[in-house]
Amino acid sequence: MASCKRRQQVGEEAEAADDGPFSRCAELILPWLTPRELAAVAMTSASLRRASRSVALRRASDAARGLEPLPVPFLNAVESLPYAYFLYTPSSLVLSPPHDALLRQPWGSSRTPARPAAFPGRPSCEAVDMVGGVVLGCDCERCEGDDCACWGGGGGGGQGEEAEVVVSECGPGCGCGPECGNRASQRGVEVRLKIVRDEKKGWCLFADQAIEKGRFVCEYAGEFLTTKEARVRQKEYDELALSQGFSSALLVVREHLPSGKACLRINIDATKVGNVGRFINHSCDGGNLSTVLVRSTGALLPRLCFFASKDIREGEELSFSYGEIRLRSNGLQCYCGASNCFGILPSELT
Ligand SMILES: C[S@@+](CC[C@H](N)C(=O)[O-])C[C@H]1O[C@@H](n2cnc3c(N)ncnc32)[C@H](O)[C@@H]1O
Repeated sequence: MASCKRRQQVGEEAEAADDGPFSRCAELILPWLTPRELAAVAMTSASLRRASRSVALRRASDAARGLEPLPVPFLNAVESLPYAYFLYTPSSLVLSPPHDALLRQPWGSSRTPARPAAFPGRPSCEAVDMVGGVVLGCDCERCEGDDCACWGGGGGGGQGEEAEVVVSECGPGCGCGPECGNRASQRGVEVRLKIVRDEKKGWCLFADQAIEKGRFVCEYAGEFLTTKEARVRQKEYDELALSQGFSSALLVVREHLPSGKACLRINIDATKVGNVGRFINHSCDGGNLSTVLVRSTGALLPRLCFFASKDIREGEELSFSYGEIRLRSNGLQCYCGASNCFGILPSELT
């Protein structure tokens, strides 16, 4: 008995001695692994089990992995799943061709990530910015004071009673800088949010502070898809939803002409690559967020942004309407809890 204990002690001491270079290597590699790979590695030794658990805890502490001004933690009191796995992008991007297997991003490293400054530069925007062509930007060198033409120029949707559907903001084609007041949606997630697990709806995005009506909450970021690709993926996701309860996040947005006829269809898939917006659930009563298409000067594609459509209390779930309910025999059940709940989630017939 005593010798058995001693052997165990010696083993633990040897592992501890190994912890220097060994744990430094683990620290470099583990954040790049998927949850499945992490679990497999954790089976191999006590040290790696400890290291893997630390990575998982750090992942659960910030879904945005340091790419937003504030961390967005996961909270799960209903089951043991600590976090949802996806690649994070603060703004939508075009990934072509999409080589899923090659896409990796470190997440859960012990090194404190360099949080973006108040204006984080939004690196992924560059992927969709149009260089050249006609640029209708402001000519301001600095946007300060009331004289500046950019101030109050339509940024920040949801102001007033009539929610705007499309707004313009200054962008890469403008002469102004980050301090411009007409870039309300370009500073990342500046309100405290948390992602909470619900038995029926899966992950849900909650306000972790009061948010006043009209304030920018977050973008709906993901991969811009062609309609052809969106149709293929939607079919695949629908099948997975039925067979495995898979939760997808492919949103189709239409930008309408004043005549009401659709003029531009935008497909954003946040299922594999997305941001915190991918955790916002549907509510049949329209929820507390309005969706606004923000066009930034010099950018080819608009961004889909969420603004508070009413005053939101701390601890309230954030939601919006996914769109028109279209009856489908295999439509997913809706658990929004609104008094006018239709019972079935709206789905895009692509
Ligand atoms: C954009 S994701 C929202 C986040 C999602 N709950 C998750 O766990 O990742 C859309 C998916 O969430 C679920 N969902 C959204 N709103 C729901 C609702 N009102 N009732 C039930 N499920 C909902 C559906 O599975 C839907 O396909």
